[in-house]
Amino acid sequence: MLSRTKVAIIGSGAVGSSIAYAMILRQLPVEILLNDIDAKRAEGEALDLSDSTFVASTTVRSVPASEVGQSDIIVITAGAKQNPGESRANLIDRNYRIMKSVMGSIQPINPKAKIIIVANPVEILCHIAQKLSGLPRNQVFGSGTFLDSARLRLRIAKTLKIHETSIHCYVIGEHGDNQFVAWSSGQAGGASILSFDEFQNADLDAITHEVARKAYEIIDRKGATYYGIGACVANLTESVLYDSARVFPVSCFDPRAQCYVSTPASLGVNGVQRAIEVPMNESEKEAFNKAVTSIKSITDKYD
Ligand SMILES: NC(=O)C1=CN([C@@H]2O[C@H](COP(=O)(O)OP(=O)(O)OC[C@H]3O[C@@H](n4cnc5c(N)ncnc54)[C@H](O)[C@@H]3O)[C@@H](O)[C@H]2O)C=CC1
Ligand SMILES: CC(=O)C(=O)O
Repeated sequence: MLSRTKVAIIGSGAVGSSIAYAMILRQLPVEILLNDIDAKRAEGEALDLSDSTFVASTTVRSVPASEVGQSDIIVITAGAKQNPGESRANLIDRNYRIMKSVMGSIQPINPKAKIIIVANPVEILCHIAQKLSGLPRNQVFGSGTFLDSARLRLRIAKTLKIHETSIHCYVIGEHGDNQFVAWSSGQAGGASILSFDEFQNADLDAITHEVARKAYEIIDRKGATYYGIGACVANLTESVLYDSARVFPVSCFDPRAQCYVSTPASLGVNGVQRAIEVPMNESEKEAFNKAVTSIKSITDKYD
């Protein structure tokens, strides 16, 4: 049998199992290894997911933590989720403890592994995971503002009646309350988004707020979000798997800011290949600096 790329998912709750399902439906030719501190949960999800693998050449099974470390790609979703109205930043104490325990339980880690952080708060947990894993910074990155940017592109797509894939506009900074939209560089079909009639009198702050609030709205109604992030992480994994160099807004280390921050970057077989400096106007630069200050004020406590 062919040896497949091994993709371990630590945390087989709503987000972990949705990521696995999205990978199967996207027909990624990988072996998914599901892990959870609740081994029975991981076993149940693996059995359930295996009933869908006939659509693909993906395989799935549950594994103990000791089998995770030698995987090619390790996705970490293990962590507490927000209660209604709670911020992502508020999860840090609980999720720091979980991240420390996860990193301890998967040693030794394959020196070529790529670690994708999904648990919140993403930028801070990237910093912690990179330190604890000892892997180079390009090999540890987070799903960042990919989901927020997908929400933004959907909002713009509906307004302009142009498909989301033709819209290039990013939510940047933090996958959290300090996120902002780089409106000044946003384009649809090569034209500035701000040049379209529909955006002449648009309240950009209100749209930015609406996008940032979407997670809260979903959590208020059903307690968690998972389908969107499932699709996002399947895409990130695919770009690493096929060395595609596709650009996604992910949490990656910014040498100028000296911290993990969400910005568009190309992803390939070595993880983050090239981070892109998005042109920003003065107020966007101010918002970026505010996000960096907020991220650093928390990461400093975990050094
Ligand atoms: N980055 C993003 O865009 C998104 C991030 N999230 C985050 O993903 C995380 C997970 O959310 P859900 O799956 O909805 O929660 P969940 O409660 O359904 O699943 C979390 C799972 O982690 C497991 N777990 C806890 N400690 C563990 C450990 N030490 N080792 C292995 N497994 C462990 C739990 O047993 C549970 O099954 C949360 O932090 C949430 O905020 C959720 C949606 C989007
Ligand atoms: C929960 C979360 O981080 C999101 O849906 O954006």
